[in-house]
Amino acid sequence: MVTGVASLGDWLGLLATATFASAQVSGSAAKGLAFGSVIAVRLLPALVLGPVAGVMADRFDRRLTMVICDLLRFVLFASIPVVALFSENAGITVGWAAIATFLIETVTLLWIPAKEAAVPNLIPRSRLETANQLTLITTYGITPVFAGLGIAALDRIVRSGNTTPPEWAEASNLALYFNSLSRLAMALVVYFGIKEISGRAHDGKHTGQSMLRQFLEGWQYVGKTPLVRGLVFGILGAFAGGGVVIGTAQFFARSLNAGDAAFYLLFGTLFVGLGVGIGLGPAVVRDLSRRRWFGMSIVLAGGSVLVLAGAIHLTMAVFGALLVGAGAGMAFLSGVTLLGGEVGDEVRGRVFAFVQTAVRVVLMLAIALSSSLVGLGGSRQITIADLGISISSTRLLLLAAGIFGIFTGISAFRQMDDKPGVPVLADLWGSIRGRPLSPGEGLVGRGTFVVFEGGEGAGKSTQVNALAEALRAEGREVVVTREPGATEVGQRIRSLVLGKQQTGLSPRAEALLYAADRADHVATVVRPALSRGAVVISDRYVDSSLAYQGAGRTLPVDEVSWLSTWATGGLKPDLVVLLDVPPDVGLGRAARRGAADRLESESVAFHERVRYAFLDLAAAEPKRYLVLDATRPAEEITAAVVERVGELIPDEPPAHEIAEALNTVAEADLERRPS
Ligand SMILES: Nc1ncnc2c1ncn2[C@@H]1O[C@H](COP(=O)(O)OP(=O)(O)O)[C@@H](O)[C@H]1O
Ligand SMILES: Cc1cn([C@H]2C[C@H](O)[C@@H](COP(=O)(O)OP(=O)(O)O)O2)c(=O)[nH]c1=O
Repeated sequence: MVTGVASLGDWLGLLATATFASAQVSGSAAKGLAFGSVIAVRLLPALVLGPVAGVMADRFDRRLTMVICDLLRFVLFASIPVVALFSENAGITVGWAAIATFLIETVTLLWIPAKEAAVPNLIPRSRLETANQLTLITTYGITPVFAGLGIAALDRIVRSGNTTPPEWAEASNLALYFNSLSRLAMALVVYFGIKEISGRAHDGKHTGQSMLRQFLEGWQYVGKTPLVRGLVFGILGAFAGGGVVIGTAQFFARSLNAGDAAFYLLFGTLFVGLGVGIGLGPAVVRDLSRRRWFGMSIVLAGGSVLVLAGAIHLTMAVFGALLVGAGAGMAFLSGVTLLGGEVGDEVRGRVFAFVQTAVRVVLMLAIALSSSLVGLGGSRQITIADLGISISSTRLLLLAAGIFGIFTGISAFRQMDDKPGVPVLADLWGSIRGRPLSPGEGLVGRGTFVVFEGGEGAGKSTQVNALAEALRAEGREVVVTREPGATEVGQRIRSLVLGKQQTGLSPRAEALLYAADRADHVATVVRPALSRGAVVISDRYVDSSLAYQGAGRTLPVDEVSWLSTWATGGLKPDLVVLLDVPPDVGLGRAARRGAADRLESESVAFHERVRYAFLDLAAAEPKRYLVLDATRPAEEITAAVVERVGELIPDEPPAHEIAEALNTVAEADLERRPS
């Protein structure tokens, strides 16, 4: 929350200082130059200090670094409007704004790596994408929107009276005061609230190394690791494109014959898009390879800049800006997450410092250059002979940026593609629809599929047989089956995975063998029976793989799940009966039955993990599960199962009952009809 407020302050500050400067001069070229040069000044320190900052963050107490930096920024931000208030000379005002901006940027550069290095240590790895989503949304998605709205609102309030506002209450001044105070708040919270950041600053490893040495090490790492290189290249490309869009937005709005309001609208939309991309992107593309997603997002952003370049009215431009934002947001999220996951702890601090610095340099350079360029050529129009189409330099610049973006995206994609040979669009489409990539096979007929799951000796075989007996007594067709080993191939697989003589089978090979057994089982036994309308009762199914291979062998559960979905063509049971039993009870029962197989002889901890994995699966989808305490007497369990299955199976009334029912309906219909 505090970072959110503080970054809102940052964006207000950037917008305000730049607008402030361009308001001090008149003329399109001069305005462009002023806007551009303030922003350019902000980036100079990055070139000088950036390399040092990452290394410093590894050496000094991170909490104190952050606090001191924020206190400095508190003073500096406030100084800009205060100086303006007391000086009569516009030159001094603009000059101090530039100097203060320079100093603020310097301090920020020291602050960022300290923060970036501290945060991952407070967050578990597996939540990294989600954590990045949250940080990025507050930093780049929501707060700039509030910043834009904030400036507009402040402006409105200040101008609402008929009198001209006092100088200190100008909108951009108020924004700077706000910014200053948000920094003070940040300093206080970090100092008093997050003490644990301090402790992680030193691991004593680098103290003997020179700073230059440490810096070069980080730089070499980026250059030598293809994935990291591709990522950095792509992120920088995306930001260059974004920078051009921001830098030209003011002039672009004018070329649409729309005023300053349109500028803020476009600017706001861009950031809304950023938020949308970061917030919803992962949910849309689901399991798509993050490496591919990264490249595709950049291409999307680049393509959308082309839409902007060709926009003939504001609606089209707003749409383009939204897509530019979404593409850039998704690229940023996937890029940062990939970096976090692929870069080792050792170098992570410096790599992040490198990326942050480079991003700032590229972004601001693009903004500064494009706004100056467009400012110079802004009023010029190139008219293509006889066609009556006029092209402003803004649009040409956008066109170039778009093409550059697409190029960057494609080349990043090529460099880091982890699925060469898989068609891109089919892959994307398959991921959006949800895996498997091959269409799920439809079911004909309306049989009922009941699965029993549970640990060893839970009583699954006992209950499977009892249920089958009860249903057969009602005259239903029942197929009793099991995994592994229901088919001929399955039998051979079963002896491979469960045979005691089979030692050292790797977890992935084991998972694949169970999946192969399942694929054969579903295709040759389960589906045919279901399409006949039979009740199929299976002793174990997909959940066993999730529990034993996933939780037990600690393979990634979503990957095991995907494997099973692929093997079964997406066939899910109508009901899963989970017989829950403490491992010692179940294993005790199984031991009485005879020699233990490969899995039964696993440790108790293994079986504990399996048990809780089953319970978690059931808790996630309570409607599909019936969880029963398997230490209860077998008859009680059977009764509960039979009752639940009874509710599930469609009553299949004999043919003569159907005929009677139809007659009744027909008669009722006749009676109601007026004669
Ligand atoms: N509810 C129960 N209470 C006590 N013993 C049971 C119960 N259900 C089954 N058993 C016994 O436990 C042993 C293992 O049962 P079984 O149905 O083969 O389990 P699973 O197929 O889950 O390994 C068998 O000897 C069986 O008679
Ligand atoms: C179906 C399946 C079973 N298994 C394991 C669980 C069991 O230990 C074993 C199958 O045993 P099972 O046939 O259920 O024997 P029991 O009657 O002893 O319960 O295979 C997996 O690890 N993954 C799977 O996908």
